[in-house]
Amino acid sequence: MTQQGTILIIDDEAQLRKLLARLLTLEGYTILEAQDVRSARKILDKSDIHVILSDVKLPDGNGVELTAQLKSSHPDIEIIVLTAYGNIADGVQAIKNGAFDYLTKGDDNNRILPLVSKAMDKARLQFRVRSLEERLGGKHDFSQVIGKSPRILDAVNLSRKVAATDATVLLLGETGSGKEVFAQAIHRASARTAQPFVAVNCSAFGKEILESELFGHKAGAFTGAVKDKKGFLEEASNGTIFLDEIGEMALDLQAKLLRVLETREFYKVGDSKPMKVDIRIIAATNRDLEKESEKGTFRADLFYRLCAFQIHLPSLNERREDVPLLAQYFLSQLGPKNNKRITGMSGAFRQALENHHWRGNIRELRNVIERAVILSDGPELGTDLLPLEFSHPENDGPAPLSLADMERKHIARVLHAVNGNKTRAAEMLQIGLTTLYNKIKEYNIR
Ligand SMILES: Nc1ncnc2c1ncn2[C@@H]1O[C@H](COP(=O)(O)OP(=O)(O)OP(=O)(O)O)[C@@H](O)[C@H]1O
Repeated sequence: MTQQGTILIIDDEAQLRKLLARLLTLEGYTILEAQDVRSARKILDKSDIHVILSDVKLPDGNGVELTAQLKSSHPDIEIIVLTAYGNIADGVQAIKNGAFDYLTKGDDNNRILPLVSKAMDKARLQFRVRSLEERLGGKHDFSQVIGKSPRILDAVNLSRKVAATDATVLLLGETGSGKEVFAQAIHRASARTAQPFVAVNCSAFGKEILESELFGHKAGAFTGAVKDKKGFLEEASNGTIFLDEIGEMALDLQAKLLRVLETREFYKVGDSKPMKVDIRIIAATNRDLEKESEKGTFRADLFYRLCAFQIHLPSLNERREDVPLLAQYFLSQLGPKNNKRITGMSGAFRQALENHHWRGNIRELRNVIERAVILSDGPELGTDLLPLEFSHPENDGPAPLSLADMERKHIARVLHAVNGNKTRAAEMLQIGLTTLYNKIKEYNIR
């Protein structure tokens, strides 16, 4: 298989096959040829094919029917059907049967090449996703970190290196930039892979609750503590604990966490004996902990412990070249998940994604694609399926807005006004910090 992928051309007209083969070979694809369904099946048994170009009328079958059969036996292969001039009905039926699209014999190269390239992108992503799912049972590892930009590749390289050690890691990046994906990938690439990975969002709990969730408690430690309870640290024993939003942790809890980092020991709430735990710690934040430790809002000693190995995850705005790749990746996942047969995105849709300022990073992109997939009626995603702010970038879109839109925009403005300080934003909004975090997640606000 070459870098570009492998295409099988099924046509009984040798001359047409040769013509297409020559054209596509020049583009760097590997071409295999079959003159009928029987020989095509033989090739499919032996080779990894990404895209098939198939004639409708074949000596021993029909390309439109073959499409339906192949989409159930080889769902990751994308099929383009070659219809006779003027026979749109065949093309339409082929798409209904799961074809990526159809070409009319006689179409020029300007139509053939972009279409084949789109089908190839889609098929290759599907192959990649499938092989990962098979290998990992759906879990994250580095091959599931989509992106080719130098910045993301740097982050992956660093993470791979540190994964082999037991070092504490601090992941830095904006919300939705993939900190949890990286934490999981580091765990999976480490010697602890068969042991638990426990993720804790430190902002999701009030201070007392976080302490007992993290360290566990003894029966009778406080009202309602009827039984001994294991904490997340104990649950993650021999594995990895991922402490997300560590900047939100209260100062006295930070002191207790520092003790874990230094001695691998902690006290359950209400216990006088320390517990030992063998654990790897990965922490993450979207805040500037160095600044906060200078101001005294984050413990400097804990910061120095954590920052020994920092990995900065680029925001999506810093790696715009990855936007189309990620969009295509989500489309190939979310189309089937939502029972939609969507073959691609219009050029304008793609452009709008590339121009957008992504405050919620990859999470926002994923949600934009999912929304578009759910709303779409046709085979291609167009700009009409994009949310309002795409046409009104500065959040000043005219009415009508739903109540949810208003809430989202208001929260985003307040956050902007306080430079992203969530504690202050929650105060201004007069809501709890946890509620604010839930809303930020729900609305993809950064
Ligand atoms: N490189 C990537 N390739 C593919 N999907 C990704 C990648 N990075 C993140 N995602 C997806 O984006 C979403 C957000 O990722 P994740 O939860 O890891 O971000 P985060 O930085 O931990 O966010 P938060 O700070 O809000 O906790 C998830 O759906 C995740 O699967």
